[in-house]
Amino acid sequence: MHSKEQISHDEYQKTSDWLMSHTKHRPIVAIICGSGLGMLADTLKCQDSFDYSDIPGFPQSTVQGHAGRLVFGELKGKSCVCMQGRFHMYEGHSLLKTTFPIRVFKLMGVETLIVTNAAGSLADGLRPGDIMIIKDHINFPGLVGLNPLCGPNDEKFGPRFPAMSGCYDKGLRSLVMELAKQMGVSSLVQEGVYAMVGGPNFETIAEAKLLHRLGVDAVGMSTAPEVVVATHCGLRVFGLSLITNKVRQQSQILIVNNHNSYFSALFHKSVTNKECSNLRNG
Ligand SMILES: O=P(O)(O)O[C@@H]1C[C@H](O)[C@@H](CO)O1
Ligand code: HPA
Repeated sequence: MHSKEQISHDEYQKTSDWLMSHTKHRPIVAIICGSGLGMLADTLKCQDSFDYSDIPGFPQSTVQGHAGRLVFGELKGKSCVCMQGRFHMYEGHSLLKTTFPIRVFKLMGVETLIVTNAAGSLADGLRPGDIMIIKDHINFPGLVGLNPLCGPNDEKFGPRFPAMSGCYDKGLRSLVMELAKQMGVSSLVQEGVYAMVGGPNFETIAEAKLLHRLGVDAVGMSTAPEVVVATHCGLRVFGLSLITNKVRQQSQILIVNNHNSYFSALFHKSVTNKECSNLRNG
């Protein structure tokens, strides 16, 4: 089960050095854009962008809706780096490759990681179009030993047995909740528990019922390994799930059959428009 793959500190450092020598930006915040959310990177000012295929050591993104580009720039005056497209275990990447950018960001001087994802809801109050602030996660692959921290530990990054009990920063969670109130969108935003499953298939009815009984509010196929590696190396983490669908817990024909149009419909249009109200009701 355990891979013999190792990535040395030097390899992360080489990628970090290459990036730092190709941009003038010195980001303190890194944002991983989940499915359908890559357009956030397009809003950065004074951009420098790099295709993953041009960055030494970087894995390649294979999922529709993940552009495969690293974008540096300014967001509200803060220097940021955005991943337009992440790496998933189900694409066949090892967990070390999946989380490769996180340690590169650490070496670049990043202090805060913002993770976003698309997720299915198991909670009554979370509807498609809503936003869940991740307060905690259940890392199902991690619980059975599929963890990016398996293998020799590099103390330069962090300890052998890192705590994960406070991995989603409480201060940032409160701040975002407060901002949602100020913006008048607090009815769309709530905190919850995200569970990572391996994918790529969606859940069976029995699996959905199990997740619900375990107290999972939203389920997806990413994020947890990135957060584990980020917490291990001391990054402050904030996470958001954008709810794309209700996970069926009773037999019913599953309407999800086109990953791309599904996410585009939800994110590229306003959550209040007709198409999204159809998704909310669907
Ligand atoms: O990168 P994310 O997690 O947003 O990717 C989406 C959500 C699931 O992980 C997967 C299947 O829908 O794609
Ligand atoms: N299950 C797993 N991953 C997902 C889902 C889902 O229902 N929706 C978006 N990503």
